[in-house]
Amino acid sequence: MTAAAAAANVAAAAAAVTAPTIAQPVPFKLADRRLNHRHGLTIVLKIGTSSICDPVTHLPLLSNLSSVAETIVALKRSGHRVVLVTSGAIGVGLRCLNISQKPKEVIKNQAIAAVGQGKLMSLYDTLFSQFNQPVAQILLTRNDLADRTQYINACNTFEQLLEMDVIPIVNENDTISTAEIKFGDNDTLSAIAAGMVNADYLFLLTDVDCLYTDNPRSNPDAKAVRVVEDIGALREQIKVSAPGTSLGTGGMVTKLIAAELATAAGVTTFIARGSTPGNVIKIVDEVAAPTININVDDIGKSPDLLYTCFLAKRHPLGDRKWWIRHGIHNAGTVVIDRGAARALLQHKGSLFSAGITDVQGNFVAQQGVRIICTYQHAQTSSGESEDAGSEDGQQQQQYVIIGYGLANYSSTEIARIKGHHSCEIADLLGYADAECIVHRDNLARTLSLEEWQQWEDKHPEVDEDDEAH
Ligand SMILES: N[C@@H](CCC(=O)OP(=O)(O)O)C(=O)O
Repeated sequence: MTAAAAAANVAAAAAAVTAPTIAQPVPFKLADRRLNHRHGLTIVLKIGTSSICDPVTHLPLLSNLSSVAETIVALKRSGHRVVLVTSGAIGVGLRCLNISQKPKEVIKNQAIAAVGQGKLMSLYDTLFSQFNQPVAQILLTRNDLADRTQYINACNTFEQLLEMDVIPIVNENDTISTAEIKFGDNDTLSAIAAGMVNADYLFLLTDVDCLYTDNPRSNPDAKAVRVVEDIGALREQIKVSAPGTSLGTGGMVTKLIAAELATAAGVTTFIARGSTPGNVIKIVDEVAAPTININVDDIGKSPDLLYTCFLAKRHPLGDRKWWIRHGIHNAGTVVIDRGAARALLQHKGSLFSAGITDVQGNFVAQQGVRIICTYQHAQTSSGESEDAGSEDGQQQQQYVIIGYGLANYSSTEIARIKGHHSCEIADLLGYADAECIVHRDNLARTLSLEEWQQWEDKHPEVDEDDEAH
């Protein structure tokens, strides 16, 4: 589904619903791997441009940045490990260069970020050095993480820095990031960083207290959402606002995506106000103390302390599958038939060439691909499709995403062997590097078998020959 169609669906759903489903009060236990570490909690804090720079003058919000530093130092003194994901390179760069508005051209923003990033780090270094707290700069692009070895190297560097009591300060490497290799926004980057450090908590600090059922600036009846268990269900029920300032790239849409990503990795995620960073300490106390087992009853106990808590998934994706699903850039799409989709989800096996009907995009072996199943879909009266996505230029052609994986063959090779049995690959290509197109160990499924069955019931197969007559 396109972003515009998604937004339209969310807005339509909001009209019919007054308040979101609040999670059932079931005591929640963090994943075991987190219980075993000998430290306190591992906490990732993401701070957006609106908490760093004045949106008009671009002057740094020094008192706020000082509070962030104080908060992080206090968390560390309580035994927690902290990673800071910060935006602000462009905002600070604009001020240094005396440019009044963020330019539209990517190349100019890359140059401005190159100026601002150094200044931003110097600012953090000055603040943290008041507490004798060493900091480290980590600049990432999606490309850096696409290679498994580099991804693991980056994870190890994070781990080593945390072991050395250093605060890693992370931003996207804007200077070399172009559209294809961008995380896009620092909300997503912070969720990926949280997955990389096996964080317990991710805090997305922003310019509102929490997630609301509607935009609180325009709708006084908007209600605070305190606990979220199912982000998909929540999306159907509330109206999510677009970016709020001229410098930020995020807004609530990207916060929900980040929360989805982080909770899938087992990270409990919070939205809280960035202008009162000290609240992070209160929230950690309210939620985590005296143990790290979250009890939903503890959330929202203090009525004055507003925040939204997204509960981590009870069965998070394993590290490798999570990396395949979220860490790597998808260079292309492999279209499979329903039989292959069913087999992938039922038997949890590998993807073979026989079930492939089409390949889209240009990729080489070992790049990431999206695996989809396409279908004909009757349009609703408004012309919107009900779910999944639609292929460009073909309004009726819809797709459902089955999973993500690393391809064993290039797009050109797959185009030649699609629909053929594995034993024919050597004849067709002159060699056979692998029996399957995506090995089961390199495949992260996005649907369960039950979800697939429900989807099939809703979308019975259309006989295209019958349709044509
Ligand atoms: N990497 C960019 C930040 C991009 C971004 O996501 O900004 P924001 O929506 O304010 O978190 C910068 O440092 O200016």
